Amino acid sequence: MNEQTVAEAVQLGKVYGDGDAAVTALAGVTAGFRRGEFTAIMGPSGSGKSTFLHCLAGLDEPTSGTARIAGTDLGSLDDENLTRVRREQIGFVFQSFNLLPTLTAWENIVLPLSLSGRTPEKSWADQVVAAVGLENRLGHRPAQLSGGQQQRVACARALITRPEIIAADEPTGNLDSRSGAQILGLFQRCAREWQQTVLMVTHDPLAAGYADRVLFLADGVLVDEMRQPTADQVLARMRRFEPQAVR
Ligand SMILES: Nc1ncnc2c1ncn2[C@@H]1O[C@H](COP(=O)(O)OP(=O)(O)OP(=O)(O)O)[C@@H](O)[C@H]1O
Repeated sequence: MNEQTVAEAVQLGKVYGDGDAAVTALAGVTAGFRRGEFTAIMGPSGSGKSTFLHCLAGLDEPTSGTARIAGTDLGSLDDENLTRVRREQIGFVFQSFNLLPTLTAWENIVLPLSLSGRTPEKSWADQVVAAVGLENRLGHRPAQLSGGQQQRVACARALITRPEIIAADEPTGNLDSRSGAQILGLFQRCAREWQQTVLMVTHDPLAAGYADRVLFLADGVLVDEMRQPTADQVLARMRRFEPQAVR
């Protein structure tokens, strides 16, 4: 692993279930992710994208191979240390926002810190809130916010601990294109300005066009990679996988 590699998968494999019911979701994926790099993970439905992200980021346990975060083999950690790596080194963003409905936007944002008894560092918290454009919404509860605003709260919550890695699973899947573009622009800023490593699962070639690099999975294996992608190039590549599904 070179010193710029922040996350690394080596022959990462995952089989769900056993016997006749066994499903091979990942069949040995090897890939490294550098500091400050924004990578989109694409592929047809069921190709293993979410499984890959979840195994690499310690949300799911691989059945073979190795996931390393900042040089640490996640398989060598007990539950407590794995939780610490997830909480301190990775910021998660999901398609469904996952905000706590009884807390205000601000309380949701600082929750990862409150859970470990810490208080936000003011200058960083101010930067994060400004970056997501929520200065005037901090006292609102999720039900009082639009979907795009809720996802920006979720992004701020992911950023508040200043993690080295942002792991996002279909972050724009429930958003209109304008709200989606705000999230994708924020991820570019995370990578370029704050040197975070952004890993994003997406179905959307337009979203992948914001990334520095795209990995293509099919049937649980890495089948292609593209650097400095454009949405059109990604779309053309996806059409080769699923000509009917991508228009
Ligand atoms: N908990 C589970 N139990 C059994 N099989 C699972 C489980 N999670 C995923 N799978 C299977 O593993 C394969 C890969 O799933 P995964 O969700 O990683 O794919 P994906 O590329 O993210 O799909 P999508 O784009 O539809 O979200 C699929 O065949 C899926 O049905």
